[in-house]
Amino acid sequence: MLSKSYPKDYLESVVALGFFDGIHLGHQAVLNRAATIAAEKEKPLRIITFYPHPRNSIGHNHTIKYITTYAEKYQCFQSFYPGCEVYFLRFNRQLRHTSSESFLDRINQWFRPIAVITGENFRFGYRTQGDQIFLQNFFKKRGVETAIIPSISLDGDVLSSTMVRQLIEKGDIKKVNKVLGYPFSIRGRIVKGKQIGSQIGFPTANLLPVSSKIMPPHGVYFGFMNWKKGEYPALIYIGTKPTVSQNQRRVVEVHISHQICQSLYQERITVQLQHFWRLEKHFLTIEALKEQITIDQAAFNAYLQHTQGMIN
Ligand SMILES: Cc1cc2nc3c(=O)[nH]c(=O)nc-3n(C[C@H](O)[C@H](O)[C@H](O)COP(=O)(O)O)c2cc1C
Ligand SMILES: Nc1ncnc2c1ncn2[C@@H]1O[C@H](COP(=O)(O)OP(=O)(O)OP(=O)(O)O)[C@@H](O)[C@H]1O
Repeated sequence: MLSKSYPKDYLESVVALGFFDGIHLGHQAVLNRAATIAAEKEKPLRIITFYPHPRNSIGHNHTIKYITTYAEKYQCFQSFYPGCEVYFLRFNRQLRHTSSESFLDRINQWFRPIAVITGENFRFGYRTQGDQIFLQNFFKKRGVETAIIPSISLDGDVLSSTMVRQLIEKGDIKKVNKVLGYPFSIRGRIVKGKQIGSQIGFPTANLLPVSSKIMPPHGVYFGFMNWKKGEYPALIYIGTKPTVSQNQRRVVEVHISHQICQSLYQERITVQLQHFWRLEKHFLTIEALKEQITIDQAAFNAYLQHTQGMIN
């Protein structure tokens, strides 16, 4: 169930709180604990998150790009915790100016938690003054259980959405996927390209990512494409196609060695990035571009053989 506000029923629930952009391994530690308690107590799991990101709301002049768009985040919650309820609280001026006490009061009244789960670094309320001690005291007085999950780290650094964004911008896909615990993905609908791909022997399915989504550096990646229930090895290009286009619009292009490529127009697909291969180049001729893509394809085939060899 997806809701923008609060439940209309008065059922007791188990509540997990946070923004959860990317749903990295630290977030999953919080959510796993919440899901376990919900199952034990036979109560619904309610994930409470916000929109937009608090740092993208009024009064802030920089924009944070999302690792997971709202739709992707919702899908991810549902695939990890089927049947969970997801609430997007609007982070507006009013919420920004809500004191820590009033914020928790609302959570308590609206969601009727019997248990509240957050990470130890979760902060809330006006000027983020509310911390774990405050949260634990507040709920203890009301007979509500709390579970505060210690921060998960990797190589001495605490995992965070900020860390994942920095890694994506650097193109360190391997580490991004390690921190997420699943491959960084882009979801979208296939649009028509210029049909040059078919002429040079590399037809592609083209997807226009939303501008609020964070993207790795323009270039070529190895990975997979998911469509319906199928998963297909995919040679992926992200960029503005400087060789053939003056347009600055960024596209994600997927080349798969399979007939279905032609029948994907208007379909919704997910592209999973596994490995960064090379940066985008501006070629002087389409022939030079074709030669390079042929090399990319050979490298991708070798990569697939190598990774399959490691699995078998
Ligand atoms: C593996 C691969 C690598 C690519 N690398 C580049 C590149 O470095 N520079 C570039 O301008 N376009 C690159 N492209 C994009 C092509 O220009 C594009 O696929 C081609 O023009 C077909 O576009 P269309 O689908 O609109 O017909 C690449 C495409 C693929 C599939
Ligand atoms: N490394 C971590 N280990 C355990 N819990 C975490 C970790 N990071 C975040 N959490 C918890 O997960 C929930 C969602 O985290 P939230 O999205 O608010 O923070 P974040 O991942 O640190 O992002 P940002 O970098 O934008 O601050 C919160 O309850 C938070 O305390």
